[in-house]
Amino acid sequence: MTLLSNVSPPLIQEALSQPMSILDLFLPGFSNITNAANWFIDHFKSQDLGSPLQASTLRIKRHDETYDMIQAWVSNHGLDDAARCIRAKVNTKRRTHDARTKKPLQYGPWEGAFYFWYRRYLLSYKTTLVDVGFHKEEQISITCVGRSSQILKCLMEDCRREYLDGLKNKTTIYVHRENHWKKEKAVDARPLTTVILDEEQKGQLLNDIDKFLDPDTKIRYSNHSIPYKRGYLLHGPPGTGKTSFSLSIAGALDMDIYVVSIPSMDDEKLNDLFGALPDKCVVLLEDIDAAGATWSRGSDAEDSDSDLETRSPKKGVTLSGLLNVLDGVSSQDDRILIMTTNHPEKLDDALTRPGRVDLKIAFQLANRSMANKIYQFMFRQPEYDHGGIGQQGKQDEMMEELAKTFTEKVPEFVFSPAEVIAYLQQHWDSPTDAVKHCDQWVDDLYKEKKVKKRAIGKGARQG
Ligand SMILES: Nc1ncnc2c1ncn2[C@@H]1O[C@H](COP(=O)(O)OP(=O)(O)OP(=O)(O)O)[C@@H](O)[C@H]1O
Repeated sequence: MTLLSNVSPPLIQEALSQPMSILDLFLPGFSNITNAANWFIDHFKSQDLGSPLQASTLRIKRHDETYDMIQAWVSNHGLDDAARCIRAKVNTKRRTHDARTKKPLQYGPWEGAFYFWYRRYLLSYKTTLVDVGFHKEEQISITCVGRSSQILKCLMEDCRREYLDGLKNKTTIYVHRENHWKKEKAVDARPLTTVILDEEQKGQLLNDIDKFLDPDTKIRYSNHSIPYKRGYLLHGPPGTGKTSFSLSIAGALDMDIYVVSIPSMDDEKLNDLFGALPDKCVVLLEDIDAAGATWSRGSDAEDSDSDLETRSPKKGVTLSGLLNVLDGVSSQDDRILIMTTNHPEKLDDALTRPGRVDLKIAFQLANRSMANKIYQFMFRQPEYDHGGIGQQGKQDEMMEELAKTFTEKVPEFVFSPAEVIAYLQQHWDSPTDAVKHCDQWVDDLYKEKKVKKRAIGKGARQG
C-alpha cells in the first residue's frame, strides 16, 4: 500500500490504460479487483491532477438490441457477481436445463458500477437512470481509460458474436410497446414442413420469396428504381396457420420478425415503429381489417388521403396512415411484409394493389388431405423411435390406415387445423383412440359451432 501512494498520477493513468501492467504488481495488496480499481479511482480524485482522467465511454440505451447483447455477456461471464447492486427478475425467456424449475431467477447489474477485466484491460460498467421525457430509462456505460475506444468496440463485437451464436436456428420475435420495438422472445425456428397447407399454394409463396431474395432480382429492382420489398396477404379463418406460416418464413430466411397488431395501433405509433425497423426483416401486420383500413375509398378514386383521415370515426390506424408507412420513406428496403386478416372482403383495394400486396394466399379450413397430413404429423414417430428395421414399414402402414379412417370421419372445410390439432393432442398417447372418439368430437364441435352461430345471429339482429 505504501508503494501505491508513491506512484505518481501520470503513471497511474498510464497503468490503467495498459493491459494489466502496473496493476498486476499491486493487485496482491488488495482483496479483489474492485477494491484495487476503487483505490486507483479515489487516488485520482484526491490527487487533483489538473487535467481530468482521460477515458473513453460506450453508452448503450435500454431499447437497443446492444443492451440485450451486453447484458447477456455480463451474465454469461458471471460478471453480475461483481456488481454491488444487482436486480433479480423471473427469467421468462431463457431456457433452463431443468424445465421443471418454477419461476427461475435471473440476476443482472442494477444502478451502480463495477469493474472488470476484459482482455487484460480494466473496464468499468455503470448503469444509470436517465430522464427520457416523462419517465426514466436505464442506460449502460462502459468506460476504459485512455483516448482510444478500440477495446470497447472489441468488447461489443464479442458481445454481438456470442449473442448471435445463442440465436442460431432461432427466430427472434419483436413486438411493440407503445412506439418502440421490444424483443419478446427467441423461439426455435419452425420448419416450413410443420405448417400444413395446400401444397400448391405453399410452393407458390416459397418460390416467390426465393425469387425475390435472388441477388439478381435485387439488382433488377435497383436498375428499375423499384423499392426492394415484397408484400404478401395471408387470409383465412382463425386457426388456419397464418401466423405460424409467417414465423416459419422468418425462420427459413434467418430473419427476425417484427409483429404489429393493427387493432392496438394508431398512425403515429405505426409510423414510429416503421421508422425503427432494421433492414432485412419480416414485418407481420396482423388483423389489418381491424382498423381504418376497413373503410373503403369506394368507387371514387379521386378521394384524397385527407378525406380518408377525416372519415375515420375513431382513433386507430387510418387507411391513409397505413398506406403512408407501407410506401413512405420509413418503409425500409430489403424487407418482407406479411399482412394477415380473417376478412379479406373488407379490405380496401388500395391496400391490396400490386406493389403493396404481391401475392395473396388463402388459408383454409381443413380438407381431407390436410386432415390426413395433420394426423400423420401428430402421430408419426421420430426416425429413431421405430424399434428396428422391419418395424418401420409396419408402423407406417398402420399409421396410413388410421390416418385414412380418421380423414373419412372429419367433414371437409368445417374445422380449422388448430381445432383438429387440439383434438388430436388430447389423444397423443393413443392414435387409435383418436380415431375411435373422432365421431363424438365431430358431433360435439358441430353443435358448439351451431350454438355460437345462432348467438352471433341473434346479437346482430338485436344490434
Ligand atoms: N395449417 C396449419 N398447420 C399446422 N399447424 C397449424 C395450422 N393452422 C393452425 N395451426 C396451429 O394452430 C395454432 C394457431 O395457429 P395460427 O395462430 O398460426 O393461426 P392463424 O391463422 O394465424 O389464426 P388467427 O387468424 O386467429 O390469428 C398454432 O399453434 C398452430 O401451430
